[in-house]
Amino acid sequence: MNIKLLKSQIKTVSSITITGSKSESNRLLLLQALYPEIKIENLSNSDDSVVMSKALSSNSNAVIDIHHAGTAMRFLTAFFATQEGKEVTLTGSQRMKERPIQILVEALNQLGANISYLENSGCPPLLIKGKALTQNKISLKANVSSQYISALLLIAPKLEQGLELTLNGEITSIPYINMTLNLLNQIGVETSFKNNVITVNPLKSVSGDKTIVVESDWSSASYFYSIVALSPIGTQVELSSYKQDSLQGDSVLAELYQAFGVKTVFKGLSIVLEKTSQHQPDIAFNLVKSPDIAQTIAVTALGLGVKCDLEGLHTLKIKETDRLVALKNEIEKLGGDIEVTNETLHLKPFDGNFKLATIQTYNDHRMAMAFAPLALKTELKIEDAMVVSKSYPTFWDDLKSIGFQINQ
Ligand SMILES: O=C(O)C1=C[C@@H](OP(=O)(O)O)[C@@H](O)[C@H](O)C1
Ligand SMILES: C=C(OP(=O)(O)O)C(=O)O
Repeated sequence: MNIKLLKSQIKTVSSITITGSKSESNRLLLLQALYPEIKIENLSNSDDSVVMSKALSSNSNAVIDIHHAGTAMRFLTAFFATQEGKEVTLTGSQRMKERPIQILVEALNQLGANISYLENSGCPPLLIKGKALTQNKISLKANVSSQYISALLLIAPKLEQGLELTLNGEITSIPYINMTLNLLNQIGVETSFKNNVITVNPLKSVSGDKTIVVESDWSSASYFYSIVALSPIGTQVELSSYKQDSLQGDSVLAELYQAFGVKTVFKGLSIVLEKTSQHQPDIAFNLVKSPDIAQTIAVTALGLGVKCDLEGLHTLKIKETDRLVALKNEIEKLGGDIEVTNETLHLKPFDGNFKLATIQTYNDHRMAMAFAPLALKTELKIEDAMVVSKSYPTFWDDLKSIGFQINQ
């Protein structure tokens, strides 16, 4: 379904409630499958969490299709590797079959798992024959995807002797590893993380009432930071439910968007975003800890005509699409001047003369959502708009509720 966004202006004051963090939810769904005593509140309503939940209750010999859900693919590979006597095929979209998983498969097989590739070596689909793992020490590269590490950590407390993980090289997306460790600690698992070595102690069962409330998704909040940044001074959007001691690395938005003139006030379980000043003329960020907001930031900079240099983007090539190439293609379509490498992005100041364009979304929810705020500057069409449901099914309804004019 393609949509047209007419040039819009949002209400001066509005509020939105955003669904639970997809990252926290998919971790907690796996932990709940291992420890049924866990209760979860404010679970994400994203496609990725729906497929995760369904997959966890699959029977033996099932063919499980997790579509585009990367954390589901990685986390479930580790989960089913340890389900003794259960054999499953884990598959996904055509793009998922191009997203590398070799580092995780090799680590699990070295621990004693039985996982094989059914099509291309190094990528899904996988044949997983569940068994008791016999080893408890492993080392793996940490600069490709933190999801491989989180997958191993999530199953670790159920291993006889727990797990000792040595991380080799630079650690990428580290807040997601810390999120995993924090959630393990919340259910009673003892862990340590020192000098690139992580240890996880065994935990047979979770005692007492362990209800965990999922914080709303900060990556989804980024689009409203962009909207406020592109709106007149005095515009306010209130989002819930968020907290200052967030587990999500994308909570860095509160700091980064000050450069775009957006102030964040924490008010109870809400955050109030307000456009309080003009933006800086020149933005330079390292996003190695928060890769999912790179598209949002680049497009905000385009909309404000700001020079923008981003680094730490080496993981973007293997996500839902090659996000660096996709950003270059679509920003150039609008008239922007952008250069990208395998790990950086450089946007020149834009004069604001937008070309009329249909934004292609490459099966990537974040392409659709990152470009939508530009409707505050120019009319634009978005192709395959419902791709947003991967993480934020109500995105277009929420934009309409604050004043965007959208034609289906
Ligand atoms: O662990 C997680 O929940 C995630 C980790 C990140 O992936 P990488 O570690 O591959 O950067 C991020 O891009 C993804 O949206 C969610
Ligand atoms: C990369 C993302 O998700 P995943 O890796 O889980 O597909 C994302 O949500 O931006």
